[in-house]
Amino acid sequence: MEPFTAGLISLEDAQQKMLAQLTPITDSLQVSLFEAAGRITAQPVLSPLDVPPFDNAAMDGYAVRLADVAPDRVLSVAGKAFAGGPFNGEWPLGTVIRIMTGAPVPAGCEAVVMQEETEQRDGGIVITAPVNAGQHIRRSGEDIQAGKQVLDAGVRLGAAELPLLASLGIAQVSVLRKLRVAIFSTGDELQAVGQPLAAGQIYDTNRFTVSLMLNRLGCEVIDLGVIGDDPVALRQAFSEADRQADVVISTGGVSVGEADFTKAMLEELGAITFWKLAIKPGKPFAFGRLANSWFCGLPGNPVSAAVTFYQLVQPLLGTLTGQQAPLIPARLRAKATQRLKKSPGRLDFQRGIFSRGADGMLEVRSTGPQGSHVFSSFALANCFIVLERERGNVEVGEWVDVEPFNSLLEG
Ligand SMILES: Nc1nc2c(c(=O)[nH]1)N[C@H]1C(S)=C(S)[C@@H](COP(=O)(O)OP(=O)(O)OC[C@H]3O[C@@H](n4cnc5c(N)ncnc54)[C@H](O)[C@@H]3O)O[C@H]1N2
Ligand code: MOO
Repeated sequence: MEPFTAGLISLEDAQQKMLAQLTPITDSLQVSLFEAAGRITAQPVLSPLDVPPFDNAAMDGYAVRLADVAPDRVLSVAGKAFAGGPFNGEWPLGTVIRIMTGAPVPAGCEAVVMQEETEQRDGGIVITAPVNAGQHIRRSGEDIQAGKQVLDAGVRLGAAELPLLASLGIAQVSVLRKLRVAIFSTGDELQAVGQPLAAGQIYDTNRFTVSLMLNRLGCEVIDLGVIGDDPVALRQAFSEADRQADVVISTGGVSVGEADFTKAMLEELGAITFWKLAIKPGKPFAFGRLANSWFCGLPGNPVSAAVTFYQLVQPLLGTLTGQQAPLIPARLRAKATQRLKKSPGRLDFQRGIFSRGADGMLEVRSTGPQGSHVFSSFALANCFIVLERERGNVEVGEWVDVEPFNSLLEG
């Protein structure tokens, strides 16, 4: 008999096959900077200004002409320049201008001398340190020149990007429309949170996980609720979802049981690209195309649904919105401080806790039981421990790959 992992496709092949089919959306709209957090730029953003817009002082001190600088020479102070209050008067030779950080340097100024390198003497000041041409002057356009591209298209706007646009006086930005993602959970056993459980029922965790992650990724979520294990109801849900969304995500019913209809629905109403990956958890993940939308069938086990969303749906949504940031999470090496159980055959995403050890190197330990129904493992973890497909058990002190959680799984 063939091992039950034969014929499973690797995660890398699945990601490649999936991403190669996608074309990013292009519909865009203008939004104010105050509504732009989490949105994705539709076009490159160019600077309308030089930054800084004028030569200005980097220190509190004195604006000087180099010819006036000499040891022990007393220079009188001919005026003051403040940020927002430039010095526009006459600047006689042999004098200095008192200047504050951010103030425009007066015409003719060749250097700014910081206050700490001067002494007050005989009603004027004496410079006590050597002065270099241009010191402590921030030049106009030194950071950004007018017309320069400051952001690419496909950039998610957050706390690193929006203040930059604010500093350039950009009040409106062109962003992509939100992706519309329809979601439903499948299973006769599922009950909505807030309702009492009848015998044999469990709470629907996956719709909560998926909608939370979609919200974090800036998608518009169309929540179609829980659909029972009934082909008629499922066919209707698939069609309704496909009519409304760019991407349809279901959870459950994607394996081989007698109430697992997801794959058959995808084949009936669209076309399947792949099904069954060599990953643990998440093996029965299915991907394909419906009439108008892309379809992802996530496995029902809650850990499997979260892992496949993270590893496959996240890069899919990134590609559909033309994002440039790395879509496949980066990995680091860490030393296992515990034995980790692993059977060869599937790439394993165990949940772990990594930290810096006494020797300064990264180390990692397990969160405990790793079943695909043990969702509490996520709450304890800060990373995936990624164990290669053909690897067996990991012994204490062996090196392993870890993937620190990104903002999808952080609090
Ligand atoms: N004979 C085989 N059986 C199974 C295989 C296999 O290869 N051969 N694969 C196993 C693996 S691996 C997984 S993962 C599961 C996935 O199965 P399904 O996608 O069909 O999911 P269900 O059977 O509907 O449910 C599995 C499990 O998860 C619970 N569940 C489902 N939806 C939710 C939800 N929204 N919230 C919380 N929990 C949910 C469900 O009650 C089941 O306990 O199949 C294995 N079987
Ligand atoms: O792949 Mo399943 O997700 O191992 O439990």
